[in-house]
Parts: sequence; C-alpha cells; structure tokens
Amino acid sequence: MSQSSSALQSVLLAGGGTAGHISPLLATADALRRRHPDVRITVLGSHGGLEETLVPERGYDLRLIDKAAFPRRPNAAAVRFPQKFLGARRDAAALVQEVAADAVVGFGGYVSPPAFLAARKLRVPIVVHEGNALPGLATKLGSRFSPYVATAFSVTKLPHAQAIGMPLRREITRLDRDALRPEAVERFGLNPDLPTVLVTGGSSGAVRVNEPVAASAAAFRDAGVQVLHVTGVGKEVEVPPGEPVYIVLPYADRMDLAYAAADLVVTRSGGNMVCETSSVGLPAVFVPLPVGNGEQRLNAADVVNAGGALLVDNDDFTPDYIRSEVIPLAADPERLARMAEAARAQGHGDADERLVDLIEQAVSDGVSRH
Ligand SMILES: CC(=O)N[C@H]1[C@@H](OP(=O)(O)OP(=O)(O)OC[C@H]2O[C@@H](n3ccc(=O)[nH]c3=O)[C@H](O)[C@@H]2O)O[C@H](CO)[C@@H](O)[C@@H]1O
Repeated sequence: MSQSSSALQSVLLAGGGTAGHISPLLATADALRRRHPDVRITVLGSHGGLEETLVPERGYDLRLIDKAAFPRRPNAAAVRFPQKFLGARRDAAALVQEVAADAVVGFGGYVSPPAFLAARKLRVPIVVHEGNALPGLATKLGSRFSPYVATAFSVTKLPHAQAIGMPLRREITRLDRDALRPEAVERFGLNPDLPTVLVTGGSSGAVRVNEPVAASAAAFRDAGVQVLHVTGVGKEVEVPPGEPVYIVLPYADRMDLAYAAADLVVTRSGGNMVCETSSVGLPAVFVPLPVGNGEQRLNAADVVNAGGALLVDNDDFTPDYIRSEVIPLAADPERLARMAEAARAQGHGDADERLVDLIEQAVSDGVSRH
C-alpha cells in the first residue's frame, strides 16, 4: 500500500499515563489537525490513566483498553499477563480496522505494544516517538517493526532513531516570556522587580523537592528572591506569610504563565520539563527522580553539558545546597542570562511538525519499507 501524504485520513495515536506522558501525544495531535484539518484522530489509552480526562478535554476521540503491564517478576499478575496482552492486542486490532488507520503512532506506555503488534499484523505503517533519554520496552519493540523512529534526546539508543525533540504544546513553543510577564506577575501576585524561582516536581509534584525548598523560605526572602512553588496536588507546603512573597499553588493550569514569570526553574527532569525549559530559554536546576532506569539524569545531560542547567542528586538537594547554589544563582542576572542562552540553543520548537513529517513519510512509503 502506498499513499501520498495528502491522503492522510485517519491516524491512531497510542500512549498514556501521567500528564507528561500524554503531552507529546496531544501536541502531535494538534500539529496533525493544523496540517490536515479533516484527518480523523483517535487516541488509544488505557483505563486509569490521566488520558481519561486530558484527551477529551482537548477535543480528541479517546478509546480505552485494559492495561496489560509487562510482568517484571513472577507473581499472580504475571500468570494473567499473556491472556490480558492478547485481549489488548485484539482490541487494538479491532480499533485499527474500525477507524481504518493510515498510521499507528506510539509514544510508549502500556497501550503501545498491543497497538504496534496490531498494526504490524494489519500491515499499517508504524511511527514511534520516545520522550525519554532511555527508551522503554514499548518503544524498543516498536523500533524493531518500523524505520520511523523519533526521539526527544540525541543520546537515546534505538534502531533508526532520529532526534527531533519533544512535541510541545504551542503555548510553550510560541511563548514570548517578555510579552506575557506583566500578566503572569499579576496573575500570581508577584513583585515585578524581584527575581522569581519557579519550583515544580513535574506533573504530580515531588515531596522530596518541595520540603527543602519550603524549609528555605527565609533564606529566599533574605536574598530578595521570590518563589512560585507548584507543589503537586495534595503535596502543598505551609510557608509563613512575609516579603518577598512565596506563592504556593497545587497545580499550574497555565505553565506558559508560570514560565513567563520565572527567571530560574527548579524541577525534576522529566522529558517535558527538560524540553520545555530549553524551548522557552529558562535556566534550570534539575533534581532527577532517582528511580526507574535512571532516565531523568540522562534527560538533563545535554542541557547540563551545554551550560544551560545544573544537576543535583536527590540526596544532595538540601537546604544547604539551596542556600549555597540555588539562591546565589537566582540573584545573579548575568549568569542567568548566559545559562538561558545556552538552554535555548538546546531547544527544538518544531518537534511537533517534524513528527507529522515523519508520519506523512511513513504513510507515503507504506509498509514495504518496514
Ligand atoms: C514519575 C514519572 O512517571 N515521571 C515521568 C513522567 O513525568 P511527568 O508526568 O512529571 O512529566 P514531565 O516532567 O516530562 O512533564 C511535566 C508536564 O506537566 C506540565 N505541568 C507540570 C506541573 C504543573 O503544575 N502543570 C503542568 O502543566 C509541564 O508543563 C509538563 O508538560 O513523564 C516523563 C515523560 O515521559 C518522564 O520523563 C518522567 O520520568
């Protein structure tokens, strides 16, 4: 089967999990919709993931299948896995046929392996995007079936990988921080004349990041630095009132405004946080999540090596570190400006468009290239 890109009529996007896992999928859906206004876009997710709310909110059709998590140790769930996985593959194949998908694009997570296997069986072109420096099982599988493999980071080792960056939402890639700053300062109740540190643990927050920052409130105030602390829902911190302000928010619906207000970001190094701070040209202090396969440390490696960010281990992220490294940096506009420039040079604002290019190429080549 060979089609031209103008014949793109239906695309199935597979992925899900946290907000960070769904974000590149939604940015890709938006870019597909801009270029092909009539294309049918269907998102395949699994029950219990944040896709259940985030995908319909953005106006895309969502289909859910049961999670079939690959067993990492022999237990009762491992015994049930083959049956669950076969069921997921059958459901994914039925959906690929129902929507007559021209391509299946997988972003990782539980739903991508059944979607990749269904597409392979039905001879539908597969496109893979890996948003972490170390690839997960799903994208490793997908890259065995397809030459159309894109990654957010240049260090990622997958067959056929092309580093295109992370598809980011347009509010981020088109963000003019200077223009939006007055609105951001007013919205969060900040002082327009003081440096601002934005603190976030990623989409779910991180207690281990929150606690030492909250414990350093007095040191921030003494240095004339204000803090916009996005803690994660249910992870709010108590900070006594005082000047300069220390704003505590459970969640930022408008990260574009939060970035516009900030001069420095302290955050976990999830794939999106790294790519977003680079894209908007903000220096960062990354505190990688020390679990999983260590991907968060590697996610930050390029921008840290380029001089756009600092990296500190979870165990070393203490009030002492904040007093000796973070606060002096936040109060040093020249150093922040140099780091901001180095960070911006690492950003890829067009990854959404480049992934759509790759989807078009896969559809136009057909499965004969697989
Ligand atoms: C614990 C966990 O599983 N972490 C993973 C998860 O992180 P997580 O879901 O935290 O995702 P990221 O750190 O990559 O990105 C966070 C996303 O949430 C947005 N945001 C954040 C806070 C807020 O208040 N409002 C808001 O909108 C940010 O703009 C960004 O788009 O997915 C990442 C991308 O695959 C992985 O690298 C992380 O290892």
